[in-house]
Amino acid sequence: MSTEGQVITCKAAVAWEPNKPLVIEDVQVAPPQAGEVRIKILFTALCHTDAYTWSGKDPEGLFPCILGHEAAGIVESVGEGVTEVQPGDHVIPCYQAECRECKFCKSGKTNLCGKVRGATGAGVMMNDRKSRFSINGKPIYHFMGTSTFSQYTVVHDVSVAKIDPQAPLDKVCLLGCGVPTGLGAVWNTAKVEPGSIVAVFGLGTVGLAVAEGAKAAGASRVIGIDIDPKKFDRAKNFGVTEFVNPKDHDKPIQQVLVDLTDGGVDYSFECIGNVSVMRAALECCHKGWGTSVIVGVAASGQEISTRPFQLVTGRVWKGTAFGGFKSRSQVPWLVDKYMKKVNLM
Ligand SMILES: NC(=O)c1ccc[n+]([C@@H]2O[C@H](COP(=O)([O-])OP(=O)(O)OC[C@H]3O[C@@H](n4cnc5c(N)ncnc54)[C@H](O)[C@@H]3O)[C@@H](O)[C@H]2O)c1
Ligand SMILES: CCCCCCO
Ligand SMILES: [Zn+2]
Ligand SMILES: [Zn+2]
Repeated sequence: MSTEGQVITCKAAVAWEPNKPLVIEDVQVAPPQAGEVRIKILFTALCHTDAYTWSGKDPEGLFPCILGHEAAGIVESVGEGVTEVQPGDHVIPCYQAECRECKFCKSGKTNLCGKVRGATGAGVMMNDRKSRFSINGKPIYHFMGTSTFSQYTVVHDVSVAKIDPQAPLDKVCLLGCGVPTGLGAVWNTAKVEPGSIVAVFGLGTVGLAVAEGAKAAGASRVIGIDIDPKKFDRAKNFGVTEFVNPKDHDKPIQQVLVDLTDGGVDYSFECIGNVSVMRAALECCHKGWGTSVIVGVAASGQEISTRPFQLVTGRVWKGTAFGGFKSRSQVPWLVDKYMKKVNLM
């Protein structure tokens, strides 16, 4: 029986308060309004950004909310005016929208999009600035415009990537955040060339994807840095060629890396969210050309610092959101690359 136009009651993991266990609740999910899509979520993963917001350190973290932003599912129904997806389509919700009409989308210089960010940052939908989630009439905030820790969610149509229906949703759900972020940080943001020496700080999902992207880009060395030595074995499978644990050294980690690489690395990637490590990631780069990419999300209010001379002498400090990929256009491309099991470069 169709649920189109009906309120759906389903299970969701609700974050009632920061730092408190998520609670599986029966949640009401209202039908999609104009420009919105209701999705049956089949698989969702956990990214550190979910944990960051759950911790209460994220000022955009509004409670109670439904977290989750790395998922895959099937369109259940669409609101008025939605033309690019229809019920039954296999999709990946994208926290990084792509409207293709705003100043950002038209700039040709960024993958950021401004169309729905004001609403998603406030935990509501753009149409009426209200939530589609409620529990017995009490509104529950959206998160990052995705809220995938729920059996059903409602997202803006500009935040939905239609993908190959043959793609295994339990695998490609990871193309909702961490994997594209790491790959794109290497290919789009840094543009790592063959033969480069690369340092990856933090060997979680994002760092492992950076390592894989660097390997695919032909890096000669991929130095993995993590305080958890158990991370190295798995990291080798993703292209890390050597491992450094800062806890094994008395010297600052940037000095250790400069000594290991005859003056510094060509590219470094901070995949942790620690502003001290961000400084080390910059300062381990080679004078004259070394480029450091900040991927990690630091707690609100935290600031980075270094001596200006680090930049005056040629080092470049930049950052990335979703690896610079345009979501609706390029997530399907990534899924196709995965399906063809071809070299991702
Ligand atoms: N910019 C973006 O678009 C984007 C996208 C996804 C995730 N993120 C952010 O990227 C970061 C990584 O996400 P994740 O899901 O891979 O995290 P994760 O928790 O899975 O991995 C972090 C890794 O860093 C290691 N680590 C922690 N402190 C360290 C230190 N001082 N030195 C060295 N290693 C240390 C941990 O042992 C762990 O292996 C988070 O800050 C997340 O919010 C950003
Ligand atoms: C928009 C940059 C931060 C996104 C973090 C997703 O995990
Ligand atoms: Zn994420
Ligand atoms: Zn846009």
